[in-house]
Amino acid sequence: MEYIEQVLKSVKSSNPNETEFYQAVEEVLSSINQYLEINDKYQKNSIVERLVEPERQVIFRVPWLDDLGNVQVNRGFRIEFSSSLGPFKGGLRFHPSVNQSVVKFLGFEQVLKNALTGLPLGGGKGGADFNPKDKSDHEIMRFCQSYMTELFRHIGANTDVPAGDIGVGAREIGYLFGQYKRITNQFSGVLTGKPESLNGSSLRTEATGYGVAYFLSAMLDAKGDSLTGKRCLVSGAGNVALYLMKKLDEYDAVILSCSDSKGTLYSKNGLDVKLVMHLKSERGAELRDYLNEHKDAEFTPVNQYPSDGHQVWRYEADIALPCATQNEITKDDAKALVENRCLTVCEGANMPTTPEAMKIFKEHNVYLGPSKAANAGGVATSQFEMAQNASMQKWQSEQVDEKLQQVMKSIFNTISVTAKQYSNEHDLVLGANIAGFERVADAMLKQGVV
Ligand SMILES: NC(=O)C1=CN([C@@H]2O[C@H](COP(=O)(O)OP(=O)(O)OC[C@H]3O[C@@H](n4cnc5c(N)ncnc54)[C@H](O)[C@@H]3O)[C@@H](O)[C@H]2O)C=CC1
Ligand SMILES: O=C(O)CCC(=O)C(=O)O
Repeated sequence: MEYIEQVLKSVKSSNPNETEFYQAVEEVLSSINQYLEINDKYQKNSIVERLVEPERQVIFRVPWLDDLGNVQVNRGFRIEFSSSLGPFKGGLRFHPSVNQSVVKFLGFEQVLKNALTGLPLGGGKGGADFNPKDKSDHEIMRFCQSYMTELFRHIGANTDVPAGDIGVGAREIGYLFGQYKRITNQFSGVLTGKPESLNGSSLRTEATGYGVAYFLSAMLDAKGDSLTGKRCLVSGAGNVALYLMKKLDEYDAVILSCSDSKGTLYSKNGLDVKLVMHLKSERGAELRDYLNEHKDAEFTPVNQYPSDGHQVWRYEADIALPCATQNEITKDDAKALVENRCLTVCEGANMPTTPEAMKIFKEHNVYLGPSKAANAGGVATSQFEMAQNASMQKWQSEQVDEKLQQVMKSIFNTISVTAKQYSNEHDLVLGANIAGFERVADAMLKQGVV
């Protein structure tokens, strides 16, 4: 352990106050520690020390004009973490909470996630502390244009290929793409998650949520079980949560909840997923409006959440699916889930479980599908978009869906085989960390000291 402790100490001192980044690194390094002891070539070549240091970090000013003609200024980021396996690849997040630590944790996780897909993808992440909520369409467009006016010089179809994340969907990607094309005179695959009319892939919008459902289905299948009739708690009501709910509904699971920054919607009889999707797609509509049509449901506003945690995790269920944001499952949430015998968790959001909650899950042998494996369907489908763009082809949605299912099954198989080899096949967290690390580390070794 001494070696890993030294590396962690150095990560902490060279990245002061970056708590999320440190959390992500600590979680991975503690779980691959024994593996590193058996395979000393990684230590001899300082692979871990290199892996935790991004290849390049760009931080830039994003000035833009609001609708009243006032100049606004935000901070933009693009952290190009690792290109060992392919071009840097990962989403952009527009949210007021975005800072260097958040982007770095997301970038670090992305490197290992992309490695697990088995596809030729490096890892990176970016974003801005811009709040898209309450902004007009024109303000969003002007912000995206200003953001790309700096970002364009750092990205390219074979260099770095951003996509969406929280607050960035097809609309924003469309504006970013338009500005990139205008500056560079190139209609290329420099971004993924593009609207289909701009050469986006079919099913990229649905892919992350569908992928989580396919992964969860593989997890249950391995235990001789299935999703039919399973009571599921979902958090979030954005891109990942909505398409996950849609697919779970097709699998005949019962979706008890979803949530957003205003509160939690719950129905003990199961939510009408079509209505939730409809409300979320309508401008101005809120989750609370669901109660107008279904009196048996309840809505708990955010300020009535328990002090350490979220209402969404306090209901009885079989499976918990966090799909909102990082560290949304606290220690008290984990205790409540375990007390309610909710012993399967599958992570749609990136790093949604706090270290304290993770410890409780481990102690109670909770079957946990880690985000870097379970939510990899989005980035895998982004790679399918890159392949379609590079070959000037358009794949049918059935073909994309089949490939997505294959990749999710293959990720599950890879990490459960790895988990079995180094611990037990139930420990998917360990399996994902070792399998992801091994693929990146071996590619790094072959490239010399770079
Ligand atoms: N969009 C994608 O393809 C992928 C997204 N993810 C992850 O999934 C999670 C959700 O992302 P998307 O659905 O794309 O974003 P989104 O912007 O479409 O939806 C985010 C949802 O989470 C809620 N939320 C966000 N921050 C919150 C906070 N601090 N407290 C409470 N609720 C909050 C929002 O109200 C919204 O319902 C994030 O962790 C993201 O990194 C992971 C893989 C791919
Ligand atoms: O599609 C992509 O390139 C990135 C998706 C993403 O940001 C993620 O997997 O967290």
